[in-house]
Amino acid sequence: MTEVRSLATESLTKAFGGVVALDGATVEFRHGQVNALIGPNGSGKTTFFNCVTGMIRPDSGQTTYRGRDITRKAPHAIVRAGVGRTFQLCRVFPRMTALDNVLAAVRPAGLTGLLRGARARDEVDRARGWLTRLGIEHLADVEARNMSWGQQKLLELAGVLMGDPETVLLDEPAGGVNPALLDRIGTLVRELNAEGRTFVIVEHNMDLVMSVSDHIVVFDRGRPIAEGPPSLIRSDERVLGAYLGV
Ligand SMILES: Nc1ncnc2c1ncn2[C@@H]1O[C@H](COP(=O)(O)OP(=O)(O)OP(=O)(O)O)[C@@H](O)[C@H]1O
Repeated sequence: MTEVRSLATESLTKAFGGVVALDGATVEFRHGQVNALIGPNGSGKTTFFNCVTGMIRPDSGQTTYRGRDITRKAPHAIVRAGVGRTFQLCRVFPRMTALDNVLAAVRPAGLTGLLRGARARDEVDRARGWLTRLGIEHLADVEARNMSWGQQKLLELAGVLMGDPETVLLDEPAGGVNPALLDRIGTLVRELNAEGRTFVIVEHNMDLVMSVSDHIVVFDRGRPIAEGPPSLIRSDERVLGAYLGV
């Protein structure tokens, strides 16, 4: 039987002063699928991403990736283990071109212009390939700060994909993005998933979540309250209650 376990947590807890952001969250995402993590504002989704990617330390609990403990690992070690991520507030280098941004994802920024030879050429080709795949190849020589918000989000994703992660965590990919780009992101997620990449997507846009996800986990107050396929989640009373307060 194939391994279906992807990123998973056991009793993950994190408090900021008196605010309990994660309250013993036990979650299991599925390998090879498009997973979504949804929930009302402040329900702990970003804190969850930050804990499982090593950006912040949980107070207690455990994180595993495909059965391997990654709880106390540094962010770069978690990336090496196969988990890449984007950020809600989009992290790109504003004064670097799109192409250099993608290259910087796999080599130190200071070396970008210095490296020569076949490997560098190969990397440039791959970087251009990702820009093309994301539909922003025409912006290769444009500085990131001169690109639209949506284009910057695609650029950030190109950088993450340049690291060839087996699993991609997307933090609000639709936030502030126009409908045309939104369609592109949805299509891309499905295509990349069909090629074998696992996704975990934190997102408020329910159209996107419902159209791309195989498996949805719903958070409320720092822990999961429901999980299942879109058809089930859409009509789950606990979910409606958490969102609508009914
Ligand atoms: N660095 C921090 N310091 C203090 N409180 C924090 C910090 N980060 C998050 N919190 C609090 O923890 C709780 C969970 O926040 P978090 O950002 O994880 O939720 P979220 O589900 O991602 O929300 P949103 O959907 O609005 O992005 C909130 O009450 C938030 O105010």
